[in-house]
This record gives sequence, C-alpha cells and structure tokens, in this order.
Amino acid sequence: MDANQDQGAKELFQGQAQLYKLMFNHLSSMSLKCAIELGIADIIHSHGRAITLSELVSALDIQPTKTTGLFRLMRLLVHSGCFNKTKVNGQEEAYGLTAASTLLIKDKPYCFSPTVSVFLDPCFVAAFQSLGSWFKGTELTLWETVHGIKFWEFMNQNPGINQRFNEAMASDTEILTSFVVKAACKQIFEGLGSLVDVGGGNGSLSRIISEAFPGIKCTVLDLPHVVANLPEADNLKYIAGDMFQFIPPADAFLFKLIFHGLGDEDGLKILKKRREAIASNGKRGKVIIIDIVINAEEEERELTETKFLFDILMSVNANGKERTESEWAKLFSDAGFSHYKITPIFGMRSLIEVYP
Ligand SMILES: C[S@@+](CC[C@H](N)C(=O)[O-])C[C@H]1O[C@@H](n2cnc3c(N)ncnc32)[C@H](O)[C@@H]1O
Ligand SMILES: O=c1cc(-c2ccc(O)cc2)oc2c(O)c(O)ccc12
Repeated sequence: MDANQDQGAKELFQGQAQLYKLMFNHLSSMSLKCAIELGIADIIHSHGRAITLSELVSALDIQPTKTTGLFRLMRLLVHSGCFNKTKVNGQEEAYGLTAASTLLIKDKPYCFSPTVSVFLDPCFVAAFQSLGSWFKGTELTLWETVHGIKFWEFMNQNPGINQRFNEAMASDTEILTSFVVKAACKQIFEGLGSLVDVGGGNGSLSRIISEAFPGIKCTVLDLPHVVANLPEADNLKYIAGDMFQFIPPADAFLFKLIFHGLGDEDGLKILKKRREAIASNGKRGKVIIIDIVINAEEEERELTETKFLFDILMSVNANGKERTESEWAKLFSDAGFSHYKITPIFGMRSLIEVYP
C-alpha cells in the first residue's frame, strides 16, 4: 500500500468507527438507565468505599451467570466517566463514584435520576424513530405528529408522566439554585418587592427564593394541571393560567427554561407584553431569564454538543430553540428592551437580566 492508499484506508476506518459510535450512542443512554434501575450508585454509596464486581453481584442479588454481563456494563460506564475504577486490597479492581454518578444517588439533595428516567421514557425516546419522516411531513411538531396532541396537552392528559416531568424540573432547580440564589447571583433578587415565576412548574425555584428573601412576594404562574393543590406560604402563591393570556404585575418576571420551549414569534409576544408591563410600572422592573446560551466559539466542544442536543429536543417537542447570544440580543431589542446582562452559570445555563 502506498502512502495515499494508507491515508485513504485510515480515513475510511475512522469514518466507519465514528458512524458506529453515533449509531450505538443509544446503548450508552440505555446502560445509564439500567444503572439507575439497578440502583448501582446507591449500592456503591451505601457500601462506603469502591465495590468489587463480586460484591456488586451479591448486593444486586442477581444470578452469577450475569456476572460477565455486569462486568461489561460497568466497563462501558467507567469508560464514559459515569463510574471510576480503582484497586482495593492492593490488586482487586473495584468501582467507585464519579461526579456524574454521585448525582444518581437517591435521597441526596441533587438527585438527577428522575430526570434521566423521564427523558429516557419511551414517550420521549420512541418519537425520534419518526424524525426522518417528520422532516418531510407537516408543520406540526414531531411530538404532535407522533402523539396526536401538543406537548403540554399530553402532560395534562398523562398525570404520571406530568408528575415525573415536574419532578425532573424541580431536581434541575435544586442543582442550579445552590449557586443562583444562595451564592454568586444573590444580588439579582435583592431589593425586589414582588416576582412572578412564569411557567414556574411546581414552584421549586420560587419556594427557595421566597425562603431566602422573605420580603419578596412570589407568585408562580403555570397551567392548571401543574399548580393544582400545591401548598402556599405567606409570600408564595400559585396562579393557574396561561402565560399568553395573563401575567400578573410584578417588579420582576422570572422565566426559567421557558423561552427555549418557544419559537421567536411566541417568545417575542411574551417579551413585548413584559416590556409594556414594566413601562406601565414607571419603567420599574426587569425580566430574569435562566436558559441556555450557545457559545460555540468559547465553550468546550462537549458542552456545545449537549446544547445542540437540547436544541433538537426543543425543536421537535415544542417548536422551541436554544439561542446564541446574538439571537437572544435580537429578541430583546425587537421586544423594545434597551440592555441585558448575561451571567454564565457553571454547566449548561446562563442567567440573563433584561432591562427596559
Ligand atoms: C420546562 S418547564 C420549566 C418549569 C420551571 N420553570 C423550571 O425550570 O423548573 C416549562 C413550564 O412551562 C409551563 N407552561 C407551558 N406552557 C404554559 C403556558 N401557556 N402558560 C403557563 N405555563 C406554561 C409548563 O407547564 C412547565 O411547567
Ligand atoms: O422535552 C422537554 C424537555 C425539557 C427539559 C429537559 C431537561 C431539563 O433539564 C430541562 C428541560 O424542557 C422542555 C421545555 O422547556 C419545553 O417547553 C418543551 C419540551 C421540553
């Protein structure tokens, strides 16, 4: 083989390996789901130190014939960074927790397992089998094409998945708020008299804000099936309604993970109304957005890829989109706002303050 053929063969096989990886990516997701169903992170956590394969087999109480299957599952999950591998007693290999699997431990403040299991539920995953045909189909979202109803109507009609979705959002909030409310971004809420958490889900973020800032009257606005029968507090109230119809007046309007579920037309409608509301309040007030900002030039490649995955999810489930800073800026100026400030939060999200 000459040098050109050698290079050609190398590229061919690299391309094939890349396609194999993309093709089998769902096996990584399903292995993660399996680890959660088996409670492997909890077992390692209760064990108190790294666990050997034989100890894991016995803790799981599975057939010894499944030992090699478990070894292979753990090998993949170690390779993808979900668990790590160390040596115990000088030579025996044992599995330990990483930053990712620590988030899978149940009953810890930041448990991410409900989020993983709801977004790997067949109702989310199976729709993607039709992605190709959806591109050639109608204007409906992929969700509507597959399930016959819009995303939020599906949640209304399926209380089980609705509850799991809301719990997933609440766990997302728990991870985020330890930084947003209590630490670096505290000044964002200081001095406010009232706040409406628009599409605030079960109010997990507003509850934390209302406890940290007793002087702020917090109101959570969400759809009736989301806010029914939730416990209120002195400075925490719930309103069942549609954000396109009515949002009560306030000093600040908080939108966490709302705009990424909206296209530009609907996003603009909501923002224009907030701009008018702030104007009629003597220009007192601001919009606070917690959402994704894509910054492909400056952030790590893997983080951008995760944001692109979210973008696909939003586009096909709800006609939404993840936005770059210039896309956000256009939305704000089209809605009549004069300036904004973006504070990146560790991980996926940014905090955006928008002023009249
Ligand atoms: C992705 S969730 C975010 C929940 C919450 N902000 C959080 O981050 O945890 C979007 C929320 O918007 C609510 N929502 C969707 N359409 C709405 C509408 N037209 N009016 C009010 N709330 C709506 C949903 O019920 C859901 O709770
Ligand atoms: O289908 C979704 C999923 C999300 C979502 C997933 C995971 C997270 O940690 C946060 C959000 O958000 C959605 C959304 O905001 C929307 O309007 C429609 C669909 C989805």
